Amino acid sequence: MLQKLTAQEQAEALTQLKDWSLVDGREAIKRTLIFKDFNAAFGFMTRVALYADKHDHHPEWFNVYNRVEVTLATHDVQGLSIRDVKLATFINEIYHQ
Ligand SMILES: C[C@H](O)[C@H](O)[C@H]1CNC2=NC(N)=NC(=O)C2=N1
Repeated sequence: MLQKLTAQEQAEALTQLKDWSLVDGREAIKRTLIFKDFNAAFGFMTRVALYADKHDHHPEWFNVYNRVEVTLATHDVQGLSIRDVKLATFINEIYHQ
């Protein structure tokens, strides 16, 4: 059963997630990523999309040209879960690759 992270777990997770921050007024985390051009941004989004489809956990995101703004939350628990931490970790790992 997917569990909602406690406030303590959220704080601990954020210390491990470089460049991610809590969304004001919402149990969600966000990060903005900048790429050299749209091609690189969309290639990144494609990799994240394949991960999301495989893990059944999808980002909320916005893209304009070389910028991708990502927000993560687990709708099924109305908050943050381990799936958000894992997806944010994946995103940090592939960014700059
Ligand atoms: C039916 C499907 O498994 C669920 O709707 C999944 C899909 N992707 C999801 N993505 C996110 N971010 N949160 C969810 O709760 C979620 N639930």
